[in-house]
Amino acid sequence: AIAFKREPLEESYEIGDDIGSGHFAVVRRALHKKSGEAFAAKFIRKRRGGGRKGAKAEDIQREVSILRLLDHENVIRLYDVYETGIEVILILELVTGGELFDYISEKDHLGEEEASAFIAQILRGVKHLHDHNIAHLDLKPENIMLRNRSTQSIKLIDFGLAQRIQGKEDIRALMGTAEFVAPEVVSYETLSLATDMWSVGVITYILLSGASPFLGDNQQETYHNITAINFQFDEEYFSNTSELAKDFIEKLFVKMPKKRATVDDCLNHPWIRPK
Ligand SMILES: Cc1ccc2c(c1)c1c3c(c(C)cc1n2CCCN)C(=O)NC3=O
Repeated sequence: AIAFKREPLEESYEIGDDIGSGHFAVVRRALHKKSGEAFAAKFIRKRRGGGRKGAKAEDIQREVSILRLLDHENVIRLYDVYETGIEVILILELVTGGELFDYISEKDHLGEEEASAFIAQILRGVKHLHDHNIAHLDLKPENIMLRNRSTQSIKLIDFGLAQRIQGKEDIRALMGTAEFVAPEVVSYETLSLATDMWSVGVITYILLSGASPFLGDNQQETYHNITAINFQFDEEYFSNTSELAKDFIEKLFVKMPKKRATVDDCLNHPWIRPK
């Protein structure tokens, strides 16, 4: 196991206001006293005794070891890790541009140029993960943050569900968020790097239309739409979307994970290739 700093966090950082929360975690702004630099501090509650609240030590170790492995401009950086009796605190790179989710909501949907530029950034981040045999398994607009408002540079965050895909062990049933998960998640089959690629398809569809391709009136209906690959390019939203963009999405909404486009296929797709 990796040892985490036991000295009091408050000696080195001034903890600021809450900026968000995830499963068993709260994220707060943190100011490094010596350098004056701002960070994001993710406080993860440790599971105590036989309780159910809090994250298991092995899950926290996994998230830390995965983050320590990664080093890419489109992936959030981990700088330090502290530990107290009740929680583990990750000192992470702070991104101030907000969630891609909010950016889309404000604009309803994006033009193809802008959508393609965002997807290219997301693909470069995902390629870094996949080149290290890491699957994020929870890719969705809330976990894609803008570095800052001006550029379209993004950072993938929240590796709480990420897994090393080493082939032998069978990873199943890590439930991400219903409308973004691939058929193999819904039907409890082996997850892989291809599971992330399905989610990239969902994100692309949403960026271009503002609509969610498989979302039903309830979770059951959403799951059925996913396993039945029941989606269409509504003329209402896609009337002036290029065939190339639709082809890009169709190559990701493929049921068989092995037949789905890989991150390299996507980076070489004409809709993405540098114009
Ligand atoms: C300015 C701002 C606002 C909200 C933030 C963040 C930053 C943020 C950050 C991170 C995480 C895991 C969650 C975060 N959240 C929570 C919402 C993310 N879905 C992170 O790792 N760095 C951040 O800046």
